[in-house]
Amino acid sequence: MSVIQVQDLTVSYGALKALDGVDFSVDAGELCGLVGVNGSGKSTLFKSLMGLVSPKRGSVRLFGHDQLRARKQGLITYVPQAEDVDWTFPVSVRDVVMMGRYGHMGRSRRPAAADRAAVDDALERVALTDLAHRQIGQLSGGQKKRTFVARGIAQEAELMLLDEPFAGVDVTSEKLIMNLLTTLTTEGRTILMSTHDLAGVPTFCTQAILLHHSVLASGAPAAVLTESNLAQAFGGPRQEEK
Ligand SMILES: Nc1ncnc2c1ncn2[C@@H]1O[C@H](COP(=O)(O)OP(=O)(O)OP(=O)(O)O)[C@@H](O)[C@H]1O
Repeated sequence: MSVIQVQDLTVSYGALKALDGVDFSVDAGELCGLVGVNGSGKSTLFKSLMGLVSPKRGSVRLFGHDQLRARKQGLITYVPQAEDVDWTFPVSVRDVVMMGRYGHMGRSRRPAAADRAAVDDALERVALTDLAHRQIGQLSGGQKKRTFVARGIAQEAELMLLDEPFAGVDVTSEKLIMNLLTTLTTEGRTILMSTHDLAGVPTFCTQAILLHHSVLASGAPAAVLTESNLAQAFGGPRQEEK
């Protein structure tokens, strides 16, 4: 069974079709790179997978469930683009990572020893133990991303959706995040991440999806990121503008 199964997904903002008949699937344990020009619909796809935007047509199944059920079961975590987060919110790094444990707590939302241990472990894995008590607005771009990755680790999410995890990130954080994502997939988790780092995709990813409102190609990175596919995705005018 595929972890992500998307069929004929079509999303419009008014007259603009951001996604148009998107079809693809991602299997368990894949580290899948989502590639496409600015405005090709990558963020809209993530929001659709999370059920945050309503499709005009088509379906999304995550672990065979609809999005709401998959989210309620704590199977998915989403690391949004930095501009989609309110960084002035008065919460610490540790508070954000603890949010990943809410699904494991009772109604009281009072952390048990196991929750605190999971948070400690997640903070250590992203090397943020020393900054655990810092307010989230006072972090570098890379540290912010690492905080959200840690939330997903603490949650024990089986599927991680990362919208441009390397945007505005220093080299040290980029290396740390990339190695961590690779390790997480070897532990059986599935990752879909959008990236503008075309050169990195064949090195780190086991699957690539080339998006331009619809899926131009999906599969092994070397087969997807061919010169002619890239020219189609990045070179020409938008299909509806031709
Ligand atoms: N809330 C919205 N209302 C109207 N149009 C939107 C909205 N969000 C996105 N769009 C438009 O939908 C299209 C797809 O946008 P989206 O943000 O999904 O692309 P993207 O591939 O993530 O871009 P980037 O790489 O720049 O982040 C763009 O033309 C964008 O302007």
